[in-house]
Amino acid sequence: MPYTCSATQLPEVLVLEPKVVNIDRGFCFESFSARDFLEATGYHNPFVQDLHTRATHGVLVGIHYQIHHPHGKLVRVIAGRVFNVAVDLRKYSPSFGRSVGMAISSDKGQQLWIPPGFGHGFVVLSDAAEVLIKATDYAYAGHQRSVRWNDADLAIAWPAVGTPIIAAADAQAPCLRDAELFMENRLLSTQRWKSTRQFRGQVQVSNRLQPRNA
Ligand SMILES: Cc1cn([C@H]2C[C@H](O)[C@@H](COP(=O)(O)OP(=O)(O)O[C@H]3O[C@@H](C)C(=O)[C@@H](O)[C@H]3O)O2)c(=O)[nH]c1=O
Repeated sequence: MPYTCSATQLPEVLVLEPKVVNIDRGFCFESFSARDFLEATGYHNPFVQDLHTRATHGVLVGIHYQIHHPHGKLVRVIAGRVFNVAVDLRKYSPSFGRSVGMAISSDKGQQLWIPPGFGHGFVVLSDAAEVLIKATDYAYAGHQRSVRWNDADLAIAWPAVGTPIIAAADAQAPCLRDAELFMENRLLSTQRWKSTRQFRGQVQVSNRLQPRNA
């Protein structure tokens, strides 16, 4: 069951919406399909780790990224409502420093695809929320980095949540201009995930990121 796929203002950051089937005992949907993900993004099942995180209202996390082991992340919310932000941290990118934010709720099954080279943050809008993240690399403590969530250069329009609850490491994170960022050669290893005709010949896509309905 293919996702509905739409690009955001940052065209590599995609919103994927699976078809939810309502049945008499509840609902059912394919929350991940390697075939449909390949068709939507051009990446052939790059994921190696799932992260399940729970947080209460006002918890603000990020902007997180991993230097040397850049993550792509497929983010979904399985309980509550969460405002997610993706920030382009590729120094060489035309959209470097630009961000896109989007509230996701558990009810529609929406997922946000944030490719490697972007940072990710979120704030919890509901009383509590649970977020599931499929990641394209493992977490390496020594490589984890954060850019300051309220950096004026990023000018992220966070929704109001009162006083946000922020980990000390995130509160003290460097601003974009002082942060260690992605240089082109550090992302080259991610090319290995790109696929042309690898999915048992069933799906053929271009080797460029290409939203289905772009
Ligand atoms: C990220 C991560 C954390 N942990 C553990 C380490 C620590 O004790 C605890 C909390 O870790 P953190 O403080 O990094 O959790 P958190 O501040 O929620 O960080 C997360 O932020 C969001 C935006 C992401 O995208 C995630 O990848 C991750 O960076 O969970 C793992 O075991 N595996 C993991 O992959």
